Amino acid sequence: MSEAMPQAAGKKEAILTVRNLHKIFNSRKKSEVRAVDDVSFTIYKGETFGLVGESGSGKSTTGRTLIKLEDITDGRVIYKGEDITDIHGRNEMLKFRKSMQMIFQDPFASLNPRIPVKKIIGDALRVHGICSTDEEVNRQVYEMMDIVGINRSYANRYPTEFSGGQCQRIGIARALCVKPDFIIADECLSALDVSIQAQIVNLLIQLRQEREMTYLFIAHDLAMVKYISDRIGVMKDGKILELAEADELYNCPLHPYTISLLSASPLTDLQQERKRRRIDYDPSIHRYPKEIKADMYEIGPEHFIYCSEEELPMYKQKYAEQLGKKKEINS
Ligand SMILES: Nc1ncnc2c1ncn2[C@@H]1O[C@H](COP(=O)(O)OP(=O)(O)OP(=O)(O)O)[C@@H](O)[C@H]1O
Repeated sequence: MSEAMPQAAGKKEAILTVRNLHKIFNSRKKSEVRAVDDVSFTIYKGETFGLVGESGSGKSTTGRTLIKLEDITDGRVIYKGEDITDIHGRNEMLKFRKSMQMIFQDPFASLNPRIPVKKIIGDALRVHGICSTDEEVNRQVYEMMDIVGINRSYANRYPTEFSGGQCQRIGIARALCVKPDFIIADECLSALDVSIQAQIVNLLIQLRQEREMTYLFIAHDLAMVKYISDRIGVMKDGKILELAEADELYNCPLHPYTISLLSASPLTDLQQERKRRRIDYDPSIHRYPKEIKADMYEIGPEHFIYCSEEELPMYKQKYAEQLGKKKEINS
């Protein structure tokens, strides 16, 4: 990680700082998989940080290591000023999980089909000591069902009796009922129809505003990530290749991989942009031979790029040119 990263993090209040995170899986088929390979970033309080990238790029593993569903191979994770990398004890974990919750990709698989909705949400309230009496649990369960838009009369139904969108709402209710400060939403829209996706995104935005939460929003759908995110990190092969404010990343993508990813998204203005700039993506460009030193560098305020030392001046120049063009257009 370059020197520039911690300085940028100092401007606003950091809620989560990830430093040189590595996650290696050792599987029998392949010798080892570097699912997360030296990833560093900071998430500020109250923002939505989007993580995008193609399948297998390491987005979910990043999310799962942060919430401690996977062990970290190397690196540090600082959450609300505390180093949580090595916490394991039951009480410590409960306290942590109360503050950080996850919404999962598959709304059906993430809910136990043999437990009715009322108990799914109620159990979360009990485990985290939010309510002490059955009366209070019931009251809060119904309140949560109202918030996520599930009819109270469905409280005794089982997950199998709901649609995908409704199950995702139940998953959101389960995550939110413990009043977390931080939510990791891992591809929580991908199993849903487009119209339902929009409803769930609007619900998440509304809840973030009402409850002052912070989101790590993991997704394939670039249009949706742009809509919800303040800043976005683009992942490929376990690395974040570019990280910038959402508008800047979309209007002024600099890394060839980001450009290729954006041109594949359904955003027509980006397709036009790619055409205009006549950029052809070289898929090998983000890989460097071992002898070349590559790192995350800050090329502009809050705009980071993974590149070699040699390429850094080129990216800085490109950034300045883009910024100049933007100013010209705006003036
Ligand atoms: N438990 C595991 N054991 C071995 N390899 C794993 C495991 N979990 C993930 N991987 C591998 O780690 C890499 C990153 O996977 P990950 O699921 O984090 O990617 P992703 O970007 O979230 O993809 P998707 O969008 O398809 O979920 C992949 O090569 C994957 O096969």
